[in-house]
Amino acid sequence: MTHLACTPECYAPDALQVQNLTVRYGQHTALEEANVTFHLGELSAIIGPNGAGKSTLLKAILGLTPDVHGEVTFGGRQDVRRHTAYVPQQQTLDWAFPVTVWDVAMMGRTGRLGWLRWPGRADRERVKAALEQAGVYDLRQRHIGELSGGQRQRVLLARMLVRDAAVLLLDEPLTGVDQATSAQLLSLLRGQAEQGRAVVMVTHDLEQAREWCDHLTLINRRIIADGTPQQVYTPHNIEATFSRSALAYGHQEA
Ligand SMILES: Nc1ncnc2c1ncn2[C@@H]1O[C@H](COP(=O)(O)OP(=O)(O)OP(=O)(O)O)[C@@H](O)[C@H]1O
Repeated sequence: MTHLACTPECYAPDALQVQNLTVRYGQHTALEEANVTFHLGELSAIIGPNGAGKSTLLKAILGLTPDVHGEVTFGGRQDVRRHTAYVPQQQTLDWAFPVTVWDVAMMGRTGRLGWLRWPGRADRERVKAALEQAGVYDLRQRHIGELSGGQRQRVLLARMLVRDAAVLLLDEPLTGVDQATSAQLLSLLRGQAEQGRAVVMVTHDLEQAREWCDHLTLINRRIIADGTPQQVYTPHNIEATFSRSALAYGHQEA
């Protein structure tokens, strides 16, 4: 990653800040000159059509994309990953892997467990609390391959919760879940934001995002619009994001 010159004054304290981020896969530019700030205490949604670069943005924040230019900081520091828990798209994971719901949630503690240290009582209590919060404690002994889509999503959220991270990044956490579950998961995520975390989710559901989120980022290879739902949710911005021409003529508007 290229580090651009940025004075300490231009860093947003206690925020996840993306500056001039460009991501390429070979000849293809998936994301161009993206600038966006995700604040602690806010639930944010990244919205755009298929192939718009939403997952790429999350992966680039985590340093998981190979060809990246720009800068990502949390609280002015570049050790973003240390403060972040990530929930990838459900279908990118191997659900046939022979582990239980409990094991998956405990994996969220792995970073906190020292070398050759077995989970202690505090780890087990944290996992129990997270599974309860996500509504899957009763399923803790089930093999993950036996779970429904909604149950899997809850298990991934539990794994995220046990990390106690300041920044939560979720890639389409509401895909494939019914309306009631979706509302419960959104409520859980809102709670996490209200506890002071920066919660950022990729979603295709613009109406739901408008209703639940403090901050919306419309994206189509570039950031099309970024701000409060009131600022962002305009016919012009929606058209610019979801029309085909936006891919060729992305522009930025507050
Ligand atoms: N590993 C990769 N190698 C090559 N191209 C990729 C790779 N990952 C993504 N892309 C391309 O980059 C662009 C952005 O992909 P990305 O997955 O970020 O989009 P998205 O907005 O998350 O889409 P969706 O809503 O369909 O999940 C797409 O054109 C995609 O084909």
